[in-house]
Amino acid sequence: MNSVKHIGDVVCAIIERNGRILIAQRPEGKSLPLKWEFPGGKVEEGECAPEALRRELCEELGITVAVRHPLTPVRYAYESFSLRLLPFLCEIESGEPILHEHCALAWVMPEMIDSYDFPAADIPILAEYRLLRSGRTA
Ligand SMILES: Nc1nc2c([nH]c(=O)n2[C@H]2C[C@H](O)[C@@H](COP(=O)(O)OP(=O)(O)OP(=O)(O)O)O2)c(=O)[nH]1
Repeated sequence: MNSVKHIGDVVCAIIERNGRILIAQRPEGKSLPLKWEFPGGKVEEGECAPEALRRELCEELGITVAVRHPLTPVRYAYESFSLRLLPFLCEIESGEPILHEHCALAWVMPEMIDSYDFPAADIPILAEYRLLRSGRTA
């Protein structure tokens, strides 16, 4: 039997500003080192997903966000753990992102996002985001 540890729900934010999306690079010492991700983190007990996302973005980047549209949750099993990733479109309400926990931040053009090395769990999210955008610009 495959008994990888399930880490539960992880929330992540797709933040757009001036036509670009904010992505962050994971530090070397944590899981999925140096992968680029949408900022966020684990939902703690007693929290709802938007609440967890606002807390994580405040801790990680020093910003407050309005949590808007949810995208489709993704379940994924890596070799050593599994998770459910809950993405949300968000908007910065206040603050300018600063590095607290990541090793780099980048504001990228949506059409460039596929050139960054994202964790496998994010691949369906990138695809859904691409579809949403194409609907917006059609
Ligand atoms: N934030 C975020 N995490 C992601 C994404 N894709 C993906 O597989 N993950 C994984 C990486 C981590 O293993 C897990 C999030 O856990 P974490 O360790 O970064 O979160 P945390 O800040 O709550 O953790 P901790 O250091 O307090 O334990 O989800 C993504 O797009 N964004």
